[in-house]
Amino acid sequence: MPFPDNEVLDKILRSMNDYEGPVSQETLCNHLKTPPYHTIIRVNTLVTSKEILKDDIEKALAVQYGLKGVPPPIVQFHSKIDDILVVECNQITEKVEPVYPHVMVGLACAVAVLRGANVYAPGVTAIPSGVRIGDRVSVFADILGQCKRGWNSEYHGQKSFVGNGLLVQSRKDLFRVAVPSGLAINMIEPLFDCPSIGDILHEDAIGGIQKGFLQNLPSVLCGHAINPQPHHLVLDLCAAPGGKTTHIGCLMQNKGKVIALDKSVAKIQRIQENSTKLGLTNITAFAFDSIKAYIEIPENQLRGIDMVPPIPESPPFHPYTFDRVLLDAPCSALGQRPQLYNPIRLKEVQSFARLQKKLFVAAVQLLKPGGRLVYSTCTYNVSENEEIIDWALGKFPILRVVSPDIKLGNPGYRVGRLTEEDCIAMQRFGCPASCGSGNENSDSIGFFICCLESMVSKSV
Ligand SMILES: C[S@@+](CC[C@H](N)C(=O)[O-])C[C@H]1O[C@@H](n2cnc3c(N)ncnc32)[C@H](O)[C@@H]1O
Repeated sequence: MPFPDNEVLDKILRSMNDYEGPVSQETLCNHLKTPPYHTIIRVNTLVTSKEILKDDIEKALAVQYGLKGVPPPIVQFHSKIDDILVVECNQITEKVEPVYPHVMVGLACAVAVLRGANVYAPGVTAIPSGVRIGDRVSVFADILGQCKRGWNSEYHGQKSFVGNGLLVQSRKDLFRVAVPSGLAINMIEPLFDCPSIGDILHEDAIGGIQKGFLQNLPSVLCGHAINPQPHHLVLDLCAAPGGKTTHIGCLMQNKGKVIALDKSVAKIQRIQENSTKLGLTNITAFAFDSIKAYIEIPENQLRGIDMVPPIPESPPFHPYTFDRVLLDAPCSALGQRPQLYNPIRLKEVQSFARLQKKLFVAAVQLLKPGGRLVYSTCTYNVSENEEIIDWALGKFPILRVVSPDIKLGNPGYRVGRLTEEDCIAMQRFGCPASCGSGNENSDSIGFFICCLESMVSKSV
């Protein structure tokens, strides 16, 4: 069960059952424990075309699967999104069993393995002594993170099997240094046979610049919903690790300016790394609390201020500065897939709305009149999704919900003052009742997107 707190599960199920159709606890848990059936690759349109990348990926998959003696997964274009490739996840036909010595890996590493990655050295926690390079091992997620690093016999704590692999680094090499690096286990029999695209993109890079980027489908839609233009000034309020920021930078053809903020100093480096990996130079990232990202100006003075604010150097910014604002809010992340264990409690789930509202205020203050704001989360929780939009429409009469050009999700839930039209313009993803396995548009992570515009007027 991914959520040990039953109240969290009940909360998700209650709203799904009310708005999207019957979903049992078992269906939801199984859905969350499995990766989406399709892997999505966003094309780095700055350096390549979808045709060239498709060709590169197909050739590399032919080699990858040729070694396994099975046909490679199919790579396709998407019928509505022009800058992605869709790769099918080959379903496992034979049951993979944990019949080899048990190697423990961290939870994040295990989730990456379920989505097609190999195991890299920093993710390994324990290997029984006596296991040598070239031996087959069964890989387990350390569910509670309680296994001691370097543990040398079988671990008997809570664990979950993710597949079998070949050990390519010795126990000694992995645990003798504080920060080990490189490939540790080649996953030859993963539980779900998702293709190992991350490695292909890395090896296919030219001069260190990758031709593609792995991203969930709804996240790609956020970039398109923002609809940034090359001359725009765009603000991404919660940007790390920069998946959506780099997409925006790319859609702007590496022109204009994207300002990326994130509260976490450690994570800012990830935005910079991802920008460099894609050859983007129009992104500037700052470690900053976005709640304080705007200069507070009293209401009476706000009406008289210059409507063409100076080009910003660094936060905090002048009100009405940005053509586009993305608020990909910190949230309870209940929609993440695959999810093996999430210890979140109901109280914590309920705490996010307060933070989201404070960030929303900053987003509206900083948006130019006539500008566009996209609000998104990766949770099913209605209090962090439609209820936030309902609150925002009440607090800022200048805002209205608008329909994005590409709409693939289900409508939002009808709460508070939201009209049917508002709900149709919103997008919800990942409800198991409407997932239809095999459909790349619906079998995704749980996600919510709402696109808003501020009407042209001086007061916010
Ligand atoms: C959902 S993640 C963003 C993912 C990112 N947009 C992407 O696509 O790669 C939310 C981020 O909000 C950041 N965050 C949380 N509180 C914040 C605050 N007050 N100001 C700025 N960032 C914040 C977190 O550090 C986290 O990186």
